[in-house]
Amino acid sequence: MSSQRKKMITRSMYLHALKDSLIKLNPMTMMKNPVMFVVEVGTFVVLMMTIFSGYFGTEDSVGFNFVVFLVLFITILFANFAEALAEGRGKAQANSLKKSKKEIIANKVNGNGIKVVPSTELRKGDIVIVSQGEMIPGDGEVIEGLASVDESAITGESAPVIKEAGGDFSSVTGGTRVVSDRIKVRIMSDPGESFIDRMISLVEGAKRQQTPNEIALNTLLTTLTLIFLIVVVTLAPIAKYIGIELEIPVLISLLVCLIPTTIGGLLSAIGIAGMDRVTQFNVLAMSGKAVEASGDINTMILDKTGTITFGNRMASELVPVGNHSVQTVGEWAAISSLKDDTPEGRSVLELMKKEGFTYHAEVADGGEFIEFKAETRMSGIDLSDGRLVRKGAVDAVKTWVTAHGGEVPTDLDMKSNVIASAGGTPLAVAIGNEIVGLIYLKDTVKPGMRERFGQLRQMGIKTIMCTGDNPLTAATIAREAGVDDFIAESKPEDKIAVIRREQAEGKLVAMTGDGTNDAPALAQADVGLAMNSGTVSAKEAANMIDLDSDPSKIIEVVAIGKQLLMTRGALTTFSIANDIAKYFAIIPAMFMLAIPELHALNIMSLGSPKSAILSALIFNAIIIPILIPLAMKGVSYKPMSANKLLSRNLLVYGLGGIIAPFIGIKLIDLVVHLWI
Ligand SMILES: Nc1ncnc2c1ncn2[C@@H]1O[C@H](COP(=O)(O)OP(=O)(O)OP(=O)(O)O)[C@@H](O)[C@H]1O
Ligand SMILES: [K+]
Ligand SMILES: [Mg+2]
Repeated sequence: MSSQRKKMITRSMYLHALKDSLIKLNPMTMMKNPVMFVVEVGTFVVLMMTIFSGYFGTEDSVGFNFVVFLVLFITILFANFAEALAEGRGKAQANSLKKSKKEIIANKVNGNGIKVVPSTELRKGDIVIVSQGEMIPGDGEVIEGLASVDESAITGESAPVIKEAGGDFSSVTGGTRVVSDRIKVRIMSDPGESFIDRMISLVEGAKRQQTPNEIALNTLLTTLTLIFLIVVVTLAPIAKYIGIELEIPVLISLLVCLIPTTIGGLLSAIGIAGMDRVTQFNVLAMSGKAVEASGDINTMILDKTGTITFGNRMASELVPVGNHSVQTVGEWAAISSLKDDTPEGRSVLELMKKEGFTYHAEVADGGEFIEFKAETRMSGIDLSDGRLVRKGAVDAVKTWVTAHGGEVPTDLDMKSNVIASAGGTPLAVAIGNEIVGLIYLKDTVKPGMRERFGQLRQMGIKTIMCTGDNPLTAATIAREAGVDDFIAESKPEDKIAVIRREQAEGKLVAMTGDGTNDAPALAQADVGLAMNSGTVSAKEAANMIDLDSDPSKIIEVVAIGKQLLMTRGALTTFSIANDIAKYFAIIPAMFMLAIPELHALNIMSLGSPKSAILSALIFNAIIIPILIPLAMKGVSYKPMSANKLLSRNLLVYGLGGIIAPFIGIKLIDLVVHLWI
């Protein structure tokens, strides 16, 4: 975890927030928040009645009205301050990102030569060469070579990461630095659309839109506000009819106390802070909707290699089948891997070197290389003499050999099962229509997986491992890691099919992935978390990117999402419960103001009707800043069932919301009454 991102709120953030809360007073801005807009209109009316008291005939209450105006005005400022403070951290982070986004000099491949150009001139498709010590001039994919890259500018993590051509670790980000070796990079983004650009606009909240949940809640709050507006407006003529004269500032005070100002003032801060918590966790969420969706996830799809296992599947042994020799397996395993740029392919050649195996690389001269594809699950070469060499998933190679008129060696299944039941991946090697042996690809389950999946189960989330690997390997790894279910031999379209199937049952699905073959599924999932180390297409398809490339982090993202939804629910409950309680404080006071004989109504034995009204109004205002820390930090969350959570929250925030105003208003009244 980066320390850079964990910065707390600084003093300058408070000052900025203070300034922003004044700027946000602009009625055009306020209108987006109907509850607080009503308060602003009310504040303006009271101000007018204070200044032009002669015109309104309110000379007698100028002092009281002025105080009402002040409290109302401060209420709006508090709400604006909450939002501005929540936005502050993102803004500060955006500024530091902007600073790191300097002009970079690029070595662009131009025909046979190299042309030095500024990074701003690079376009999608350009090829650049980046050597040790140089900054990578734009987002792209390594197409040649291997280098270690310092990505601290974006991840805050100083340990360099390896980037290499082919496979799932090929994407690089503009603004990061090559610390060793040299790579050829194909640029994948046009100026202004880079990852850092996207990051800036994200943390700045420039693209922040209300989520469907927020819109629904806002509609509810607006409806409540309208209802209370009608109630209060009709109250005046009714009261007048029975001979009670209610002053407009008193009616406005009543209205502001009744409408849900607490949640209205904190709603957007809760949303922004939720997204911010995800960012502090080094996960970039493309939308607030994605964060909320993660709070409601029912099913989680994970791939095996690199997510549940470490993913550096290395060839570790050659196993001959039939009457073939290890030498023959090595020969064809090597030749089929000469141009296989995947980590698996390269590891075959490394094994040859390590074990001192020799092979005839010249056999491959003039041949046509067949790249590894997730669809075929094979790679290899068509030799110039017409012979075909393949290596790949055992079942895929079996089918291929049979289709070419060959037979499957009798000891193949037994030997591949031995590898698979140890959790390894067997690759079959074939020349012509004959299978000569197996390559044993070793991989290990990451530590702590079992506990993490256990936590998910407690949250009520089902985990499904989807892998292109064979059923036996899949079963072994699934058992070791403790996932609920697994699907083996899955092609990219199978991953989508699983997601769609779950979604059709009304479930929300999360998926983590890093490969190009994961991209369609990442796009289909409700929450798609791509690894920053992954391919560009995976990152583009996903709605979240983990800068630390730790797929198991989806668990924390889910917790943050749940916390966001819970915080919003808790504060809404609290706000509405509060308003009900305030009703009992202010209504008796209003009538006592008009008919002093009604002092029996003074159940809270408040000092005077006016001090009662003011105390309720003051309580209504200060509850907003009191709750800002909770809105920003979120209510505490422990994995437990949804029902248990709901009843606990109703008790704490519902009951608490009813009791708090009685105590708060009484205490404030003790002070206010001294002056009034
Ligand atoms: N370079 C390669 N050449 C030939 N076959 C390969 C190569 N790499 C992988 N395979 C085979 O193809 C299968 C699918 O590989 P792939 O990396 O697409 O799996 P996946 O769908 O990403 O699943 P996971 O990452 O969970 O294992 C592997 O299980 C392996 O049998
Ligand atoms: K209120
Ligand atoms: Mg994979």
